[in-house]
Amino acid sequence: MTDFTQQLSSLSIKDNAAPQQGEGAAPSQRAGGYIPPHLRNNPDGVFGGSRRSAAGRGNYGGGFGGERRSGGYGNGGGFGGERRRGGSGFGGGRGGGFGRNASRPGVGRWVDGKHEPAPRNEKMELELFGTAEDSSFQSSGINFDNYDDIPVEASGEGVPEPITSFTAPPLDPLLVENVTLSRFIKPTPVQKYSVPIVAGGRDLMACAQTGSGKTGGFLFPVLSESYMNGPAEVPASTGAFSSHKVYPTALVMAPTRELVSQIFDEAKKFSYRSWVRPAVVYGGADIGSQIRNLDKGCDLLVATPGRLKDLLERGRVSLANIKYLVLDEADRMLDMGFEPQIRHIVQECDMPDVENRQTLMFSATFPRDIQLLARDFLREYIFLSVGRVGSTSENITQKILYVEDEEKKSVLLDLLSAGDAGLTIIFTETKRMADNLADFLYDQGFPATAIHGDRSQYEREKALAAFKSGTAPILVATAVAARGLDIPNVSHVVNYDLPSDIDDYVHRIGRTGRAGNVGIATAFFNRNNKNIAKGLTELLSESNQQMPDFLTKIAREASFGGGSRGRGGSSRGGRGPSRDFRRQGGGGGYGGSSSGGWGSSSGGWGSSSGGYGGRGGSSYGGESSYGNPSSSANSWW
Ligand SMILES: Nc1ncnc2c1ncn2[C@@H]1O[C@H](COP(=O)(O)OP(=O)(O)OP(=O)(O)O)[C@@H](O)[C@H]1O
Repeated sequence: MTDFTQQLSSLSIKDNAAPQQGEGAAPSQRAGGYIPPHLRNNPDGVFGGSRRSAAGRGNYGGGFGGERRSGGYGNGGGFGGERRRGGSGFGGGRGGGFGRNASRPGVGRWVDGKHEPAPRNEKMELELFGTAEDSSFQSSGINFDNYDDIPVEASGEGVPEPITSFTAPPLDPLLVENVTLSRFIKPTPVQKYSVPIVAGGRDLMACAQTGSGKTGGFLFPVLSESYMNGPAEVPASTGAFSSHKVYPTALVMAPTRELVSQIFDEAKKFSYRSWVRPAVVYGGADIGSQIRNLDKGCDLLVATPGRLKDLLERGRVSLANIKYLVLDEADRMLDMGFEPQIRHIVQECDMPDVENRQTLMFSATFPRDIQLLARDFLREYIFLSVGRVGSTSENITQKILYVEDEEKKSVLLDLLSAGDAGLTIIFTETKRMADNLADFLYDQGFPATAIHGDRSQYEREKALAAFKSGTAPILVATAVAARGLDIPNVSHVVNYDLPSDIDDYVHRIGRTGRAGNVGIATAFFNRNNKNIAKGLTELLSESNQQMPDFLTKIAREASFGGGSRGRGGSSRGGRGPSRDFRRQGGGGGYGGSSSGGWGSSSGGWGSSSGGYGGRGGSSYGGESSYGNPSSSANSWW
């Protein structure tokens, strides 16, 4: 990694002088005179083997052919296999449903008000938890202990003391066993706080750096509490006739199918041997097989909003029993594209109201306007920020290079040639560019594949599988891969095109440097990106990164009216000293002290959607094929 950083700094890229308006890059890079190092001794000018058509890209090297075509990642209802219909009831209401699982490996029961975990199963444990030597399972890195030094701020009334270790009590013993099987030694900061907050019946808005264990932050307390308290009874009016309807206790919503699949996989680990059966639904996949899997049992449902809405309309899912509602990537979930769908699911279906459920929101970024909107879904919540809101981990070394658009390909080849053995994700702004660049890299002999919203589910699965396995160690992606994806061994993220929103940048680079591992993030910056310059300078300085002179200069120009800041700077209140907006005097006159009561957040805000012109009243449209909102705002995914 150090070598690579050194090689990067020796590249002849103009990263320390501020080019003037209209000035190009260094002379050596102009007018096609530039020859990337990996081609310099290559008389053919082509690196690697023969050129192949773009069609070959999707199946590079043949190494990842033959994937199962159906079911999605880890889809298939996990290991819950029993039908749960016909007079089922738990704890007296549905007890039969769980009793039937006695013989299923890894599936426990809730009987007569008691949890009966299933016996251990060696084969399943190997499948779910792998071995310490298996690099396809993320292991914590050398800087994991540094998480303890990150300042944590918890605001709201009656914040409980954090836990310091994974012990039972306060956690359920089965959850602790599963955490131990995952080789987690101690909780990350967000986990330390979320466990007692959820156990105390409180709502939570949690903001913690990418890769710092937010998934466990909601799964651990929700599962642990569920193991101790069991499921709720099915409402009497529907119980007897609901043979094809599932009544999950917990609902987790996330914006993309890759992310819900990943959360589902994690849920399978931590619910191993318990009565809780996780299930996953997302758009773009056969709804029939998802319904059949739901019929096998669903106590914790992980879903993209569009597909969930569809299933609610078909009467296949009832939210009447929801005790826990989790919005992962909550700022994205309440952002322009998703908010109408979320509002419909949470407020207009049969989910218990905010007083009668617990709502948990997690993200690495929480713009102020989204915090305001989120109040409609939360009750006297605790706001938790691990580090500064929207900050990046110091485990990620950020490098900003000044690169004109026409030089980007050459510089990228240099970077890739100098790279280490890890996996690289390259972000582009458009789907077309993602395809174009993957083709280009492939032709240059770099095994690349692409993922974006126009690729079919099958293609996306294969691309991701090829990337994870290292068959295609370069993934060219749009923002669809920016959030939440947890892929071990990603050592380099390249922002070939910078996003216009600094929060998107934070999520993108967060695909590396996870769980205390280190990583590198390189961004190609030029004057077209000046709207993000100020946000970038703030971010670099607060995470102790090198600050290129050109960036400071362009940020200063942009601040003095040089260009639109759009969502890139701190104009939307997402950055700057933003923490819990309630502590900044924001919202309804209870600013100042964190202990000031703010009463119920519901009501009082009127139509919070009013500020987002165009969203209110928009039709929900059909199911988006990609688990994305149907809003055209995100069609570039
Ligand atoms: N207590 C722990 N000990 C060791 N590793 C952990 C612990 N908690 C989580 N991890 C691992 O850290 C990695 C990152 O966790 P996770 O995906 O939950 O991060 P995140 O905060 O949700 O990131 P993002 O903001 O990108 O969604 C995962 O591989 C997870 O298995």
